[in-house]
Amino acid sequence: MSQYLQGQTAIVTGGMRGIGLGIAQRLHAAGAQVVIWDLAVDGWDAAEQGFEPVLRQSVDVSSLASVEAAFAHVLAQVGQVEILVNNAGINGPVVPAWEYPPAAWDKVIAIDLNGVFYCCRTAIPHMRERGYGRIVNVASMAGKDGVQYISAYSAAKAGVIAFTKAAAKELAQDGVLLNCVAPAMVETPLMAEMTPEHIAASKAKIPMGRFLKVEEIANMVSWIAGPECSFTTGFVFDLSGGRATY
Ligand SMILES: NC(=O)c1ccc[n+]([C@@H]2O[C@H](COP(=O)([O-])OP(=O)(O)OC[C@H]3O[C@@H](n4cnc5c(N)ncnc54)[C@H](O)[C@@H]3O)[C@@H](O)[C@H]2O)c1
Ligand SMILES: CC(C)C1=CC=C(C(=O)O)[C@@H](O)[C@H]1O
Repeated sequence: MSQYLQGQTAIVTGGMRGIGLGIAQRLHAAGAQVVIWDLAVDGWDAAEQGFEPVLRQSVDVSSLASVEAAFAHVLAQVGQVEILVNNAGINGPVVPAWEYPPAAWDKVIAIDLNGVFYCCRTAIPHMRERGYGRIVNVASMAGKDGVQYISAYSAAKAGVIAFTKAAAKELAQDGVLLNCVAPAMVETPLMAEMTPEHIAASKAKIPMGRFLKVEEIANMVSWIAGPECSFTTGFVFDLSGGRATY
């Protein structure tokens, strides 16, 4: 595989499993040294995962202090960061909006939206200083469509999309590009948190008639995170199998 990310450092949040792990593997295959941030980072099996991250750090993206401390450690150990993939996320309860428990709402927003803001807020000054950066935020088709019974998740992902567009404009002349991806459903532990009825309904909305694969997201993210993505910022790259209409 072409080593177009050789010499670059990529932080992937939520990189211990699922989509984040797939993205981390793909960025590594393209030559990047990868830093994994996740709540728990024990039990990494380099033989199984196919590579050894340059760092694995226990980070809670919903805590600004945790993110800032982890980023300072990355700079001290590795020196520079070119790529940030904000992938960590949770679903939360599957309930009607008017019954949504406020504490659960706050937690979903804290991780899925505030977490993206905290990581961007922390990494952007470093990237601006160096005149180069690629930030990829993992949103969801739920953030474009609004999906019933996951209103906090839908709202958080819509917020990620709007935040990406706003910050991208602010950074457009600084060499720091921010984009997001809006995937449809992928078979990961997160999907298993949905009800079988919702999973079936979501699949039925996809004209290609199948779920998205982790490798398909990882391939797209690795291009957006690379130098060939040079004139696109503030964009939402859909991975919807034909579902997206805007
Ligand atoms: N699976 C899907 O169908 C799907 C579709 C569209 C978008 N997404 C998005 O993709 C991303 C990854 O989803 P996934 O399906 O791989 O989920 P997953 O549950 O398999 O993995 C999520 C990872 O994020 C980590 N994480 C959770 N809270 C965290 C926190 N506070 N700080 C740091 N790490 C934290 C988890 O420990 C886990 O390793 C999420 O943002 C999700 O919303 C998923
Ligand atoms: C919660 C998560 C697995 C999820 C819910 C709904 C989706 C959809 O496309 O309707 C998915 O994209 C996914 O983010």
